[in-house]
Amino acid sequence: MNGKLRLGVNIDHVATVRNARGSGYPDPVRAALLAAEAGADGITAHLREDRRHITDDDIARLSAELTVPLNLEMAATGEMLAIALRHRPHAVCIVPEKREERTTEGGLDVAGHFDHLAPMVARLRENGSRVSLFIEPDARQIDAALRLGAPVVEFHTGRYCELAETDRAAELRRIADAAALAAKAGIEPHAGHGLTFDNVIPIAAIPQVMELNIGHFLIGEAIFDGLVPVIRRMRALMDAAR
Ligand SMILES: CC(=O)[C@@H](O)[C@H](O)COP(=O)(O)O
Ligand SMILES: NCC(=O)COP(=O)(O)O
Repeated sequence: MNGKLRLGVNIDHVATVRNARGSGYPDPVRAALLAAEAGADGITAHLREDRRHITDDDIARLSAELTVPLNLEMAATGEMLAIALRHRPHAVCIVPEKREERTTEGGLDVAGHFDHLAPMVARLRENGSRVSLFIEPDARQIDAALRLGAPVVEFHTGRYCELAETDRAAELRRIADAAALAAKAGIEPHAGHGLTFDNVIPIAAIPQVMELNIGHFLIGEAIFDGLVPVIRRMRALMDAAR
């Protein structure tokens, strides 16, 4: 597995700011179009069950207006499956979701929910979306993803990002080993959650990782420096790591 490391920009938290006031701005679709101009290879949006940030209308507009691939993150529910089947995004990343969580706390237990996920993955694939499973860097979960026929897994980097720089080596090794294992099995490894300018380089340097999805930090930094320069800087750090 080789090639340029892609950057997927997650625009969820543009919608968080919009929704704080119930206003029409800032518009996440405008942010997505600007992100693409700045060099994002794709756009990621998480339609949460509680619609706390991205809404159904945002997904409809992103589907209609984007010129780069859309990666729709969603929980494994019947409601979300119907939405994904209707819009047929380039990619669907199935993520675990708890109503009360502040953010996605861990990876999807693919092994534990195999029978629930199997028909969902099959229908999404038949419908033409590339299915990704957002998992912990764990051999048992990779094996389950392989048995499900998922072409992509995205490793949750939250644990790595929360550790102090001096304590990250073991978690980084776990992610690197998992990426190598997935790639060897023919699954394309992606990574994301909590990535920033300060912690992205070691993850971007893992040779098998093909895509990083980054959102919360980029949108926050954009308040100070603007979305385009911030995306360009992230892109440059990722490129420097390879
Ligand atoms: C699955 C994932 O990592 C992203 O969707 C990220 O969590 C942004 O959404 P939240 O901040 O709502 O969790
Ligand atoms: N799947 C991870 C993602 O889309 C972005 O996560 P974050 O950078 O907002 O933590």
